[in-house]
Amino acid sequence: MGKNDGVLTDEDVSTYLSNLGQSASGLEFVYQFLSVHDQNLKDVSILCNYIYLQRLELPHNNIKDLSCVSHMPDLIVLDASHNQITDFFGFRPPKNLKEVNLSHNQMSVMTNLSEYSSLGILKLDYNCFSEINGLERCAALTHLSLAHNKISRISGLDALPLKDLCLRGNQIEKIENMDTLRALQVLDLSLNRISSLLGLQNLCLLSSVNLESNQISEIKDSSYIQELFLLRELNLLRNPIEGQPDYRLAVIFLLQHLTILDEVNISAEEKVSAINKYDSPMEVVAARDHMTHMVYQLMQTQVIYDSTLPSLDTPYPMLVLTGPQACGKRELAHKLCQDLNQFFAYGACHTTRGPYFGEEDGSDYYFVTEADFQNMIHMGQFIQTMQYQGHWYGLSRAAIENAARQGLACCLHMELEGVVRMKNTYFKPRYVLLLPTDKEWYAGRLMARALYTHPQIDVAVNRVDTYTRVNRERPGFFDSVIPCDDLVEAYKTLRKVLMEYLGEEELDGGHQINTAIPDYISTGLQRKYFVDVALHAPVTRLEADFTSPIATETDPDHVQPQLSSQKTSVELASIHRLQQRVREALIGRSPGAYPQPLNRFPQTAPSSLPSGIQQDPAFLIPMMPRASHAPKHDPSESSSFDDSRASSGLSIPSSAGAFSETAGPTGCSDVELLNLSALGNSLDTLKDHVDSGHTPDRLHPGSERLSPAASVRPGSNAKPILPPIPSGRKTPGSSPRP
Ligand SMILES: Nc1ncnc2c1ncn2[C@@H]1O[C@H](COP(=O)(O)OP(=O)(O)OP(=O)(O)O)[C@@H](O)[C@H]1O
Repeated sequence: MGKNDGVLTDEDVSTYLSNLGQSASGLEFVYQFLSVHDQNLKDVSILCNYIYLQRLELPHNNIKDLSCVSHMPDLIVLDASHNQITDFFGFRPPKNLKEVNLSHNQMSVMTNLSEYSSLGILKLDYNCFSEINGLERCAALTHLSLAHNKISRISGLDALPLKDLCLRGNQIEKIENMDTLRALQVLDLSLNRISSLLGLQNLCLLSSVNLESNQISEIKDSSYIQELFLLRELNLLRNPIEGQPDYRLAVIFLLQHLTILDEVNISAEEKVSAINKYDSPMEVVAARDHMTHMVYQLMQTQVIYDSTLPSLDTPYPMLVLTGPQACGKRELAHKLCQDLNQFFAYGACHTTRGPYFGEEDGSDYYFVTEADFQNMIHMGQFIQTMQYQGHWYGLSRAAIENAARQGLACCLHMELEGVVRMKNTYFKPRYVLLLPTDKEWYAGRLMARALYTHPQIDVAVNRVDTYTRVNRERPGFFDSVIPCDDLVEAYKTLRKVLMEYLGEEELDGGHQINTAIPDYISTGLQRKYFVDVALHAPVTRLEADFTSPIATETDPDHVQPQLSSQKTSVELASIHRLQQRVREALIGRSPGAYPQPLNRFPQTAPSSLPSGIQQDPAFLIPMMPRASHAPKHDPSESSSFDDSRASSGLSIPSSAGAFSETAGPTGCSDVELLNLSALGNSLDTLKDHVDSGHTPDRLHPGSERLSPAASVRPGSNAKPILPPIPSGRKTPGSSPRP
């Protein structure tokens, strides 16, 4: 044994040989492995005779010379770590040498390894290398470790098929010359002097990066590795970046595919918090906004407002026009409030932006300073607020009260985020989306205003897609969608939609309002059903393509099979409810069996509601309910009413619109109407009763028509009169500043 003199002898070798097997040529049986650890060996020249060795392990000795390896052509694995070798690869290359560990030696210069074509794993940690070279032709090298050397620059690795590279504990200041390492998956650059992640951006297969104990200080540096979608593990421990506020959440947000950061698993809660903090979904921001205003409101003296719910099922009526900036919603809101001033008053929001040329305080907005705006928040004066393009916008309760006090519905315009916030409140407005379908036209319109910068225009134009997406993905979010490329057409459509919401019929070119209620009983439900189907059936298609014309007629042949199809339990329940209502009406118990549903206005279907609930008429709340003694419709006009509804295919009901309009003049959902139609003879019998005037609700044609001024106050079925506005739309000065 060479314990004393450090010389390896045949006797020692015979002790440490193992793995008897076939030689590489397959002609002999030989011992393939030799492993001699910790024996203070200095001289292993005896191994020149062991030419069949395939694996040689001589770690933790004092070996300086490894030339014996030149005689082992079949050697595959060599471990000579923890020795005193100074000569880099001082042996002739065994042609199948795949794995070499020469760590913890005293080598300082790397020489050309191009003849080691099979070399796959090379470990050279704890040596004295100051430069990487000689590896250019190592076409099989997948793992290279040069930890704890004196390397100050990454070089000499071009196009190597490396998957795992360790350069830990060197003097590297910059990540460079790595662009061609396209196969790299694991990179250890810890304990260096690196100050930026720049240089990693092209290493698409990276899954783990260790940069512990470097000089990285900027969170924004994470953006360099943001596109590395396979990156799961990142270690930035002991970098100055750790001191940045919310460092961990910020990095988790920027690198959302990470699963381990700084050796700690990233929890789902952390991911959600990060997203909520840095890119809050609209709902989260809306919830926060709502919470803020609720809390501040509750801190004030509680009073009853005109806009407080008149009753549980009759919310104060409001109309919200939404759409991207400058799509025309403000103009349309003003026009509407002038045109239908017996119904609507414009609700001016507060804003911190300065007035544009011609804008008057109180007319379009109340222009306030940032400090005043914040003060209003703290005084609990806002229903909702939002920041848009650096300015605050807020809807004050007083703005709504202004309209409510006059007995008018409040007409507002706001961005999508504002709508999400409104949906958290107990107000139940109708939401009409005004959507530019031609982006070029829309961009031109923005530019023509000469008010916006190019980035602002880009933001606004891009938001068209957001609106379209929300309308497509969240059925029921908007009650109606109206293309607004042509504002004149858009207004006509909007007016029609509103007439439907109001349950009003337009006469005389849309300038008079006929408040008479059509009598669907005498005109026949079947026909109404077809019209309803025509209006609502294409909803799914419309959501995808809102520019397409809507069919206003539905082929009865197509509908009929649906009528006779098997009923579900929901449909049966619906039939039962309808029968019940009709019976009650006939015996005079329920005055609302006909007029009540007629006056029902579809409720904005909150997207969170299950569709079953949305469809159930029991959940539909009127926007502008009438008094139970509201006028009845002249039967002779029913067909024009139907036609008007049918032609309102110009407007594009969103899914909620579908539901809402589905709850048509009879207050029935499509399902109910369908079922009702399917009732066949029994229904006809009931209808005959009604036609013959047996219902207590039936009034004589002509005797019921009211003037607009005599229509019902919106939001209340207790107050029958909607007070007229003497001088048209209110001027800014005429109402107190909220
Ligand atoms: N309280 C609010 N909540 C949410 N959005 C609001 C609110 N008030 C106004 N907005 C919206 O903020 C956006 C910016 O309004 P602003 O009036 O400054 O822009 P504009 O260029 O005049 O566009 P527009 O003609 O659409 O009003 C508009 O889309 C407007 O509808």
